[in-house]
Amino acid sequence: MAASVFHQAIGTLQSHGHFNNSGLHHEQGDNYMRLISKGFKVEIGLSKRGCYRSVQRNIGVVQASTSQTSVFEPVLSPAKSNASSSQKKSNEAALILIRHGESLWNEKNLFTGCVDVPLTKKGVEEAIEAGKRISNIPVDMIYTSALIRAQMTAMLAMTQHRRRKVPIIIHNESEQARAWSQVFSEETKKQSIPVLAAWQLNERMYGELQGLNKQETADRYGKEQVHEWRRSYDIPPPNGESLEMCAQRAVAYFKDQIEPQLLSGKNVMIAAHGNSLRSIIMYLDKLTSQEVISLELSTGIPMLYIFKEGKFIRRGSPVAPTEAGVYAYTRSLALYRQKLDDMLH
Ligand SMILES: O=C(O)[C@H](O)COP(=O)(O)O
Repeated sequence: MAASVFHQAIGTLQSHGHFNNSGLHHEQGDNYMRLISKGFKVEIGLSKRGCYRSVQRNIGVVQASTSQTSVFEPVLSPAKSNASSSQKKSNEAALILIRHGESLWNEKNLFTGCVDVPLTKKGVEEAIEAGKRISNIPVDMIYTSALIRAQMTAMLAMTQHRRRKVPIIIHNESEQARAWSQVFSEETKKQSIPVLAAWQLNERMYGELQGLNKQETADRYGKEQVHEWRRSYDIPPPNGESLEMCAQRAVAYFKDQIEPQLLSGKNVMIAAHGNSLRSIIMYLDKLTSQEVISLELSTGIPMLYIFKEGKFIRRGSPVAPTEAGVYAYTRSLALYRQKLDDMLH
């Protein structure tokens, strides 16, 4: 597999006229092949995470997928590329969204909303699997809701991250909490990731449906009525929040607190809920109140966005470690992955 992919990548690079065979040599390890020519390195890894490849030259990085090379980054002189890449760095950031893993009330098919229930064993496994999928994507800050199922998901996912930084929940609910949770080592702080829990990211409040069985509720009020309560934009459940009302707090928090972090180049992960995330995705993808009705989020499946020059570009769900796929989503992410590989090998 690696050989064919390897030659395919080379062929594609040659077709871009960005490659010459002079001084070409290659190294082969147990599960990787590396092709090196002047200023160029193509590596195919067959790690246990599946087949990955990174192609790097001192003036650009090729992004490739098992089917074809997708794009060759602008070719700049190293000096400029440093400046532009650092400038690009501040314009580009990764945003990961994860709906919590299955909760005990999801398992019982009960409306949960703002009731604070933990994950099931399956939900724990989903959170860990999600962590494997994002294990090569940089995370500088984590935001969760104030509910334990989202916080458990974030912490469990980060146990799989290859950078091994320590997520630390920030306690600033009182002056004493802030004072008693201080870290007095700059080096230790550098090895940690602040986690901010915000009630504004809580699941939509399901009002008088909370605790009711979804099927029984549909039997009682009718399937259409329950679908309307669950998925419409502006129709609230009895004494609960509509998606629009949920968006007023969740999207406002995202814009006020999270977007400035992305703008400064910080990579962010948000672990939240089916509906609070639907309201945020509606904003990111500019969905209409009609389009959002069909938006469904599975538990524990991470979604990646790239924030670049003030725009959000949806990049799908990072491949699972068992799937043969290529990691490189953008130049920065490919280089980050490369650094992790170099650091950990
Ligand atoms: O709050 C709940 O019950 C779930 O988290 C989401 O429920 P829904 O998919 O019915 O909106």
